[in-house]
Amino acid sequence: MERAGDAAGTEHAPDSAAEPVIELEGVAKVFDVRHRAGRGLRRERREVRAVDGLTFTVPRGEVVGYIGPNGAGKSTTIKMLTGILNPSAGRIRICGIDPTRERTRLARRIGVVFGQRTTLWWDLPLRDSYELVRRMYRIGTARYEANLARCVELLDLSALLDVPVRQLSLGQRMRGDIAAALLHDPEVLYLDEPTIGLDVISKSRVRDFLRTVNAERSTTVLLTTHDLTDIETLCRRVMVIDHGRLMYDGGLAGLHAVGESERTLVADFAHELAPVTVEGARFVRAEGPRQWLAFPAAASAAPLVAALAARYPLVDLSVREPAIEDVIARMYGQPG
Ligand SMILES: Nc1ncnc2c1ncn2[C@@H]1O[C@H](COP(=O)(O)OP(=O)(O)OP(=O)(O)O)[C@@H](O)[C@H]1O
Repeated sequence: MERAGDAAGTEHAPDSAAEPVIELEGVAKVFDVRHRAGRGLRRERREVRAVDGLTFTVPRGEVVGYIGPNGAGKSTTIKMLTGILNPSAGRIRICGIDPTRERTRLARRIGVVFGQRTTLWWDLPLRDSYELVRRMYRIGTARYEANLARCVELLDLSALLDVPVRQLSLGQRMRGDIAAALLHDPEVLYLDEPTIGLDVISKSRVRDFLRTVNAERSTTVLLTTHDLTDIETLCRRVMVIDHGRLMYDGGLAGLHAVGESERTLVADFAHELAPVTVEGARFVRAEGPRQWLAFPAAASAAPLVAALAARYPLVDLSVREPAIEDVIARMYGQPG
């Protein structure tokens, strides 16, 4: 396995004493795809190696970002970790359980949220969907009520419980889905793009909730996302996968360092100014009183902000994260 992280020195030090909850050894998934060859009726077989020899472990309580370009093999990995797909080769254990052989037993220990699809019943109010989840998992009444109350409180669901799922906005539905995945107290949570398409407020509510759940219950989380802020706010460790292989396993700062990626400071001044100069950042462009400055993503924005505020009539500012695609492209030495 190539470990781009080794080049920069990974900042993530796996806690070898912690019990591994997710274990993969040499896992591969090959799809047999048939497609029409030429103009005739002849069909050719082609192999797609969606996952190609993955080996890693995740200890209990860790929140790991699992990122990569489109078609990298992220969803295929998650499907194998839930037992929906069987690996073509290798060994998987989740909480010591083989997902292929004991999918039903595993279902009690894991929760899954696919951002693009809902697991809720479209025509039923949220409350009734949760009741069905309770029966499916045979959750005891006291535990169910306590978990539901906690989710309702933290995800602000009380006004939504009697609304049919099809009438919920995307952000409301996502909060509803996340609660449904947690009612049975899973030890492991797989989240596939949980913030996709959500507005800023819904995203931050989902992130706060996941942080709280992880802190309170030591839930192990594997998070697939295209939003770097999800990783930044939730994950100490990030794995990059491409063409089904693990390309990086380490901290986000290490990933930024490998790719020399940059964040952008967007500064609004009281009036139009000549390009400002501040140590540690480079001027990118200006538009009226607004200027864009780039600085290394692994560096802190605080000293730059302090220097700008001391020297210029600063009115407002925000920091923009690089796109995950850009960070990964730079990691491979391509321009972002
Ligand atoms: N059922 C299938 N049959 C054939 N090929 C498949 C199947 N599922 C996935 N693939 C292929 O496997 C590769 C990995 O797909 P996968 O959906 O795991 O990627 P991903 O990293 O989740 O991408 P995205 O970010 O776009 O969701 C792709 O080339 C995809 O076309």
